[in-house]
Amino acid sequence: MSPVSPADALLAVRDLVVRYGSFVAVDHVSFDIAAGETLALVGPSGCGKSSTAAAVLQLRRPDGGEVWFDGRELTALDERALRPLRPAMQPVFQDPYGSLSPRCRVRDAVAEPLRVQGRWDAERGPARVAELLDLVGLDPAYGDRRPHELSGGQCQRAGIARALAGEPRLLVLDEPVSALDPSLRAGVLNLLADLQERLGLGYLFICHDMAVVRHFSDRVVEMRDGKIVDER
Ligand SMILES: Nc1ncnc2c1ncn2[C@@H]1O[C@H](COP(=O)(O)OP(=O)(O)OP(=O)(O)O)[C@@H](O)[C@H]1O
Repeated sequence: MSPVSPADALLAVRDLVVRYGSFVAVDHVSFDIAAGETLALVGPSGCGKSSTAAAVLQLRRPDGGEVWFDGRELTALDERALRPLRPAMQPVFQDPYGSLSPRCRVRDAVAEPLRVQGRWDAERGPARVAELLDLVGLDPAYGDRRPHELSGGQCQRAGIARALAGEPRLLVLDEPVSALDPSLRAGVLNLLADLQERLGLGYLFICHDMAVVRHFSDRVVEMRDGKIVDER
């Protein structure tokens, strides 16, 4: 059910527009996500799902519409005002190896958001990193490894630990298991479901596998040619 006001939702997207030159990739898209809820965004390749995700995260500033997150309208904020809000809305991308620097050990990759946010505590930081790795089902000993020394599933778990470091309230999951071996997908999806329950996270879940979508989502929004064509 839609909240009365966009300011009451965890995320409320209103009339979102993304253009590349004269091409309209996202055409007046609106939806809400509550805390603890998963909204799946589905549709054929090129229909505007990733552009919507990037505009929600303000990684690409939208060309129109509003993005309300936790009571704030993000498109009205400049980069400086957005910075402290960014840790609360985090992406998890398809390519598990792409979201971690290849030269960086896992523990440094997970610690980095804390350092960038000025929240790194030399005494308690290492224990916090170990706690985050444990939370995603990785033995903290994996902190010593580099991405190429992990399986795809382990690497995706490390990416999720990194996303959790800033204590987010919303994760934007852009095909988070599509690049994984089918045998590893259920483990990562179960982890995401468990984290949602424990932490009350909202998920914007982009996925083309309808069996996964049905199993994993509370609501589904279907896009075509930049527009929402169905909601269920
Ligand atoms: N940087 C860009 N410049 C120009 N056109 C772009 C750019 N990024 C995306 N597009 C176009 O915008 C449309 C929407 O792309 P988008 O990646 O958002 O779709 P998608 O639904 O996520 O597709 P996929 O499932 O293949 O990832 C496509 O036609 C794409 O070619």
